[in-house]
Amino acid sequence: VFGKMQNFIAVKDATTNKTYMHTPHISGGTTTNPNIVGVSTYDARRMGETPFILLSALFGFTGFEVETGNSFFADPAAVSAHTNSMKINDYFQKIHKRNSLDDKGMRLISTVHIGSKWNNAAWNGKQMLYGDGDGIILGSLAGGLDVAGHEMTHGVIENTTDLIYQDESGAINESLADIFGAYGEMYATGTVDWDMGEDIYTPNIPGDGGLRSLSDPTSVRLSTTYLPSGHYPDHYDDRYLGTLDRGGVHINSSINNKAAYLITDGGTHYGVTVQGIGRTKAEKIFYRALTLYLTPSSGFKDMREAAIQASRDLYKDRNGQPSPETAAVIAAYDAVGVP
Ligand SMILES: CCC(=O)Oc1c(C)cccc1C(=O)O
Ligand SMILES: [Ca+2]
Ligand SMILES: [Zn+2]
Repeated sequence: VFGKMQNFIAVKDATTNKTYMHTPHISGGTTTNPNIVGVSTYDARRMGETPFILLSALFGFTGFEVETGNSFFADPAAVSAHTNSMKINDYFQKIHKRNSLDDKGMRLISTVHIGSKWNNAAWNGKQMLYGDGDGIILGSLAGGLDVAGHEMTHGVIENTTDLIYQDESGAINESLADIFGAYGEMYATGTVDWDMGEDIYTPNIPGDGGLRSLSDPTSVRLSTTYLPSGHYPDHYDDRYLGTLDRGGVHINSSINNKAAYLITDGGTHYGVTVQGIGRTKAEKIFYRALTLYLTPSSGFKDMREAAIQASRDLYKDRNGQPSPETAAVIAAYDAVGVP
């Protein structure tokens, strides 16, 4: 053990003789059989994202060894990535009884300082990756708890329905990553927050929201990454039908995000009123829909049907009438124009 801060330890892995930041995190499970999920964080030392992703895919490369002594622990990006992955893991363990991203207790691996001014975070099929941001549009992305939730949900999706990352199924993939990123953050912080990435978005401009808004998608301009102009859509009739962004996966996700917001908090949208049912019910409906009813090619209509079926399973109809929970799901998808 090279150093100890809070419950972080840097360990020398006897087999690989590598040192990295590792925590045997006890989370969920039962008193007699706690789930111990390994959490490990590495430093890419600004290696480019392309070579990193290639080396990761070819050789399982995870980054460079952690600095021994205290310098590593002083690295806010590393500490944030590490603690955020534990918090989101706790959310899936406690709320959804899921033992890590694969439900088999897989190690949670993060690598920070990927690339140079990289305004991205990603799930590369094996682990979470975080850029440092350019300091203007984005700050260090590891600083966003909802960002970690988003990336880790990509891991959950890949280990469950594995929604095809293109067009409508890709938008549902992206939306569920935002939805569970938001739910996970709200669970961990205990505060209501429907913005994505607000903690890392435009670090020099306080209070200007995040990359996306689930409560009011159209309040956020589409960044130049996707379209030169316009706002995120909040109705199916306004969906993006072009080829940018793999068919708008980060654009049309906002339509389903709005539905999730309405189901949770309620509201009137394009004249349709939804009675919210709260996060603790809404998150169960979406998790059941994801793990039981969606398929890799599921689009918006399938998402609507999956959420209604999941709700019917959890909150039974009464004398032929939908429960308030199912009524909220139906009204929310009507409100965003998903038939
Ligand atoms: C909220 C997390 C997020 O959106 O991460 C991405 C960023 C910042 C850029 C490009 C792709 C992603 C992603 O994970 O989809
Ligand atoms: Ca947030
Ligand atoms: Zn994503």
